[in-house]
Amino acid sequence: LQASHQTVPAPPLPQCLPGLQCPLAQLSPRQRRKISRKWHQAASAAGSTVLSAEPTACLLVANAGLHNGIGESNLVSLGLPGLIRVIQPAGQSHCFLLFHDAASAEEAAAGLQLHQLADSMPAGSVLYVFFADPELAVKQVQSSDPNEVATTNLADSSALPPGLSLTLDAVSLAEEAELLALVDAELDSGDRDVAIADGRLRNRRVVHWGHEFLYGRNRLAPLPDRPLPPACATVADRLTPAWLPRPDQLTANVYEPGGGIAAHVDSHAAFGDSILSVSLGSGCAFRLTRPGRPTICLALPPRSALLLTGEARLVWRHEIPARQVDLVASASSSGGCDLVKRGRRVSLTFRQARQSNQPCRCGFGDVCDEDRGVDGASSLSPAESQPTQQQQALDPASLEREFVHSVYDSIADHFSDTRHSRWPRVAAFLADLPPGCLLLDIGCGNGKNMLARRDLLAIVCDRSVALCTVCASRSLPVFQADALQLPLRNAVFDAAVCIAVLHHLSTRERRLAAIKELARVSRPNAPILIYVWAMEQRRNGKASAYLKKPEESDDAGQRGEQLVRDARTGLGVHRPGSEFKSADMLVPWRSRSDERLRFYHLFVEGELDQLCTDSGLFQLIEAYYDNGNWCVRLLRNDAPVS
Ligand SMILES: O=C(O)CCC(=O)C(=O)O
Ligand SMILES: [Fe+2]
Repeated sequence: LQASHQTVPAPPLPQCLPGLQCPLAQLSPRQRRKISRKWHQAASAAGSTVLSAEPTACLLVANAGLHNGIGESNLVSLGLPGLIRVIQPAGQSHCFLLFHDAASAEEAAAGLQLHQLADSMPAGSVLYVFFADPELAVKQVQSSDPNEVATTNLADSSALPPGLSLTLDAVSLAEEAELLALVDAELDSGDRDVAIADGRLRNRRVVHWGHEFLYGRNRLAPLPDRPLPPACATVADRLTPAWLPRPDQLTANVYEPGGGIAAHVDSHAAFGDSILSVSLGSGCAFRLTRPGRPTICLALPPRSALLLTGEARLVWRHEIPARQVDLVASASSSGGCDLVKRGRRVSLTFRQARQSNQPCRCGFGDVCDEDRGVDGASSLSPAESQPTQQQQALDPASLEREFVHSVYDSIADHFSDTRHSRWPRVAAFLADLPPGCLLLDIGCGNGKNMLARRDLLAIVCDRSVALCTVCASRSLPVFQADALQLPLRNAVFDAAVCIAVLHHLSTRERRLAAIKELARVSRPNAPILIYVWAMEQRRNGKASAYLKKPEESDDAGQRGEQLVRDARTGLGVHRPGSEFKSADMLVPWRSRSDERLRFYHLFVEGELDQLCTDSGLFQLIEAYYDNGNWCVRLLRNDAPVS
């Protein structure tokens, strides 16, 4: 198997660990077991060669990653002498601390090993510290996405969109309080329906003055009785003294914590060439994107004012990622970042209504809606139509990275705890395989399917490193791999299963590519079993187990409401336990403390069989419905994979 380089063997645990006053052998067996488990987890998450048995100037600190909510300032506040850099790989539960020399690292470790960061860590959780290779640690952060770290430092203006500027402390605390009270009074006022609940966007409400912006139609409707409130006009006069015409349209966007706005360019047809957005209450990360240019991620602190003119306004898309916590570059010099929890944010966006005798002539054809007409209303209901003001921001690979891979990596332990029982017909398929058969499980999750038949030569893989770690802890031969690119030779396996995987791929091409990849590594005549989630969760009058799950209590607010859309992707967010209404959805995974959205493509009857048949690589033995899933049993034929 060529996969051997991808397996997850951990380096041997060294006999002495940094910061431990006693040799490892003198710790209690429980402590030794815990340290050993952490060592293996860290080795598999960071790469098995990162850990070092010898002292180095670099520490890997487990349980102190961004994923655990530990920011740079939590670590810097400990006053670690000799610390030069903090490296926090995205979404991981470890970080690296780089020191001047190994002695400083060892000294710092004495304070960190098995200690609890007061207030920042849950009870019972402690830090585990290991030496790491500094060069490999630095490479880790380089391969993660630095754009996700928001910054107010616009010093490197060469990468910034022309026409963008950010003013900090643009309004005083007293003004902020006055403006917030003004917006809240509007939201509370019962006399006029100014607070428009925008059905497409989660946790975002809007109030308009001067002109109402009709979302989905890209049209302004004058509000002659609602000029800009004097307190707002005063702020606008101060911050936009040179605007001509004067800002005559104001939208207050009210975001509950975690809310955002999908990537879009403000309508050229409706609005003039300058936009001013003042942040009140809480800050947020603000992304600017343009194809072929590096993404810019700004931190908009409360009371700051963002001005977008020229290219920054006309061509670059802007977006507020919908999430609870932003990564914000720390003010210190050690290169790390902090986690900043979002609160309720109100933005005041000042714009100019475009005069009909001065149409936009920007010439940026792909983003300008001037010639498309301002009233190009779609016949779809708002929940079904893609808002014209917003455009899809995520390509399929990024969608899967954010809404599948990173979710499984962070929910792995909870997910694994809820996955025990083997589905009877999967178990029956496995029971039929002859002993000694070389079997591949693609997307094995916690490996539950492979535990029953230890007489098979079962090899399991998953895209999620964290789930691979669970399998490794169950002594399953596991490697981390992407179903679209298996690091395996052609025609190796006697049998294969792929359970609940293909529905996480976001285009038909990618689902077909995964099926071809499965065929490529299977030998002719290999039996294959595939399960995917079905759109139809009810069959012959019987509801699936998923539909029968008890309703989650916090859903009450959504009941009877139109489909809720995720602002970032434009995809519908599924109400757990309800029927599926569209093929591509985000489905919440809920734990006591968190909600994560996973992308699903729900298959309709016949779709999976068709996909397999279209590949030309299998003989279809049986297609069936099993408790909310569509399933196929196949035999690999001997056609080569193109
Ligand atoms: O909330 C913000 O700062 C941005 C709002 C926005 O982009 C819009 O209303 O078009
Ligand atoms: Fe906007």
